[in-house]
This record gives sequence, structure tokens and C-alpha cells, in this order.
Amino acid sequence: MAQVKICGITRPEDLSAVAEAGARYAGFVFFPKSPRNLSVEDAAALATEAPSGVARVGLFVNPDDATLDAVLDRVPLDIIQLHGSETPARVAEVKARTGLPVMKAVGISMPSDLDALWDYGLVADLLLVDAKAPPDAALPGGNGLSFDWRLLAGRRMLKPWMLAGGLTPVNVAEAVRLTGAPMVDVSSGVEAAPGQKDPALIRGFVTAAQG
Ligand SMILES: O=C(O)c1ccccc1N[C@@H]1O[C@H](COP(=O)(O)O)[C@@H](O)[C@H]1O
Repeated sequence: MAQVKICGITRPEDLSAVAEAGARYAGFVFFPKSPRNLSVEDAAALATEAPSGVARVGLFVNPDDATLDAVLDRVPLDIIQLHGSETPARVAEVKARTGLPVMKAVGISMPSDLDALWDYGLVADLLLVDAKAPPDAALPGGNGLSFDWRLLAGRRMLKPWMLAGGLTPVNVAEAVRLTGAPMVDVSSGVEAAPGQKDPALIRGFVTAAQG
């Protein structure tokens, strides 16, 4: 049974669906190129109304300090997700500056990519193991692409971790079985269209992940 994060929430009704389905984390995207991007005002309204059992995760891609400060000044967040090319040193800086737990995304497409999980595991509070985006992709994540989950079988992680990348209500149970992931994260796999969550798919995903 894996805990679930639903990423890219943009509407109050989707946040309600996340809570009612039993997901533990809701992700808010602060990356203008994403179809799930939120303004600070909209994110503040959503995060303020989030049910108490749902941890609010702010997703950033290579944010500078001013961006982090501007969001955190208005938006109550519980966890920072870094989904760009932030170095381990930058992860440590963000953690110190914000005082929040940091989850670092690591992109995987081949066995050698796994080495980074160790380096980031030394500084991050949580790891997010995602499919590596293709070089020409507009987004570094949220593309609905998966990787060979067998690469993770039996692997020891230094920190609690989530599996992400191309997960859907149909494949998530198999992904958890193959990888042993204690947590899973999904964005496009529970959408009717890019940026538009489908409450029925959210319910189906959480049910399947919790097996
Ligand atoms: O969801 C986005 O728009 C996004 C933008 C930039 C970086 C990451 C993004 N999402 C994260 O990507 C993974 C996988 O998403 P998907 O399920 O394959 O669509 C997930 O961790 C999201 O948090």
C-alpha cells in the first residue's frame, strides 16, 4: 500500500477529491511553462483551504531566492519539491532558507542515473524518482513518461521516496509491486486534458495505489 501525491492541483474541487480519495499530498506547480502553473494568489487560496490531512507540496524548477520568498510569503506550504537541475548544495540552501523539508526530483532513464539518488539522499528530506525528460521536452516533468521500473528493484534509498513518471490508475499497482515504492506521485495520469484533473481518475488512482 503506497501513499499518494496528486500533483498539479488547480481547482478547489480537485483538492477536495484528493482529500476524499485518501491521498496524503497535493502538489501546487510554480513553473510558468507548465499547464498546471498557479499564480501566487490562486495558490494561496487553494493552500489555505486545504484539508488538514493533506500535505501541501510546492513544485519549483530551479527557483531563485526571490521566487521562493514571494511564494512562501503568501502561500502556506509544508514541503518544497525541487524539479530542476538544482545541485545538492542548492538543495541544502533551499532547506536552510525556507525551513521546510525539501523533496528533490531525480530523473532516471539508464542505470548510471541512479547514482544521483545517493548524492541527493545525503541532503534532501525526500527523494522523487521520476522519468528523465527527453532533451527537447518543454517540461522537466509532468510529461506522462515512465522508465524501466525494474532498475529500482531492491535498491536501498537514504531517504523516504516517491515513484513518479507516467503512472496511471491502470499501471500504478504494478509499479509499486516491481519497485517497492512506499509513495507514488502522479500528474498527467489523472487528467482529462493537460492541467485539468479528473476526480474519478484521482479516486481510481488512489484506490489502485493503496491496493
Ligand atoms: O506537472 C508539471 O507540470 C510539472 C512541471 C515541471 C516539473 C515537474 C512537473 N510534474 C512532476 O512530474 C512528475 C511526473 O508527472 P507525470 O505523472 O508523468 O505527468 C511528477 O512528480 C510531478 O510532480
